[in-house]
Amino acid sequence: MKIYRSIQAFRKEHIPHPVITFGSFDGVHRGHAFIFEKMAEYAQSINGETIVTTFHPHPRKVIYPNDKSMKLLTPIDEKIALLQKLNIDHLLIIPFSIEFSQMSPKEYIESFIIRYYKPHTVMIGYDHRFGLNRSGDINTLRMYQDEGEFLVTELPQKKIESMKISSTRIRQALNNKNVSEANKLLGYSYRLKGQVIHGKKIGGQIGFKTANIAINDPDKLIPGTGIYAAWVYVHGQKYQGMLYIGTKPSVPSDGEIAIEVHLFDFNKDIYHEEIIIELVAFVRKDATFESLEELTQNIQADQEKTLKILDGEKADIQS
Ligand SMILES: Cc1cc2nc3c(=O)[nH]c(=O)nc-3n(C[C@H](O)[C@H](O)[C@H](O)COP(=O)(O)O)c2cc1C
Ligand SMILES: Nc1ncnc2c1ncn2[C@@H]1O[C@H](COP(=O)(O)OP(=O)(O)OP(=O)(O)O)[C@@H](O)[C@H]1O
Repeated sequence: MKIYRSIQAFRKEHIPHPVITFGSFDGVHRGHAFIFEKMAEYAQSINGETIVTTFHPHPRKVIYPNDKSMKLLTPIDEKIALLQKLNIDHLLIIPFSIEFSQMSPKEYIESFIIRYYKPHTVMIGYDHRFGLNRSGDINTLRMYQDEGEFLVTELPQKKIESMKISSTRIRQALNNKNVSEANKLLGYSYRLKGQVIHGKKIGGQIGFKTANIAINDPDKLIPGTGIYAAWVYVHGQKYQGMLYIGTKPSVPSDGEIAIEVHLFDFNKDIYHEEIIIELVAFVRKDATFESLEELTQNIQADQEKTLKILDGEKADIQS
């Protein structure tokens, strides 16, 4: 997959029979993967190449800069890494701006799509919208087919177990701690990447050391508070773990959301290392306990449940 970070870089390319699509593609979920698969099949049949265009920063971040509640499933680097795996020939990342967002659908089609891509075919999902106030849709594109000498193909909505797949729905599922649903719709396990930082060192006292994680991207969506079964990658090595997300109401704390993970069968110093946590399933809600003993007993119970979940996953993979 060739990556271009501006339209200028992309213009120099001569791409045969471009088959193109556009979108935010936050999460690169199974609905998105379905589109890329159909594009690749079709491009092959006409000796063409696929071009996926996405926008950075995410359009909603640019249009509503004060809305800090809008979080993303995939910051740009994660999005690129996921797209790399999906048989796409060219990825164009358009720097999104207010100016870009002001284009009417007509301008968008004429001075952007036709001018820069000269597409053979535009393939988009059933509900795609573009241009100022999202007022352009597949019918608008169809009106320009003759003028622009391109074809328009509408792709049907892909569902999983009769569930609608959308980035919005996956964000909601994660906010509601429904990791299983989110993972099903994503087609992979939702992950958090971050650096191990120093905590309050209480973990050692209660027999459960935790790696405290700082997530570098402020826009990354952190799932709802609670305890989760997780796989943890340290230096490429995979460990079983239990993840805690919460304000630690049982111990003296600053009230900030902490992200900590206890790794099973692990006793190394990993301060400042980068680790990846793959969420598997929700175990229980965050709770306030009266004593460290009670907290410890509950974490022991979490351990049992978590190991059962993760051992079950291993068995699934082997069978
Ligand atoms: C599996 C697990 C479950 C936890 N559950 C709770 C909880 O219900 N309530 C709470 O206040 N803290 C909970 N914690 C957080 C502990 O309070 C925290 O790990 C401990 O205070 C150590 O913090 P430190 O790493 O800053 O030393 C949990 C931690 C883990 C690993
Ligand atoms: N489940 C799906 N099946 C088929 N196409 C889809 C599906 N979900 C999204 N698309 C299409 O993928 C393209 C990019 O979608 P985009 O990322 O903007 O939307 P989304 O995943 O529905 O996110 P949001 O929930 O934020 O609207 C669009 O053409 C859209 O119609």
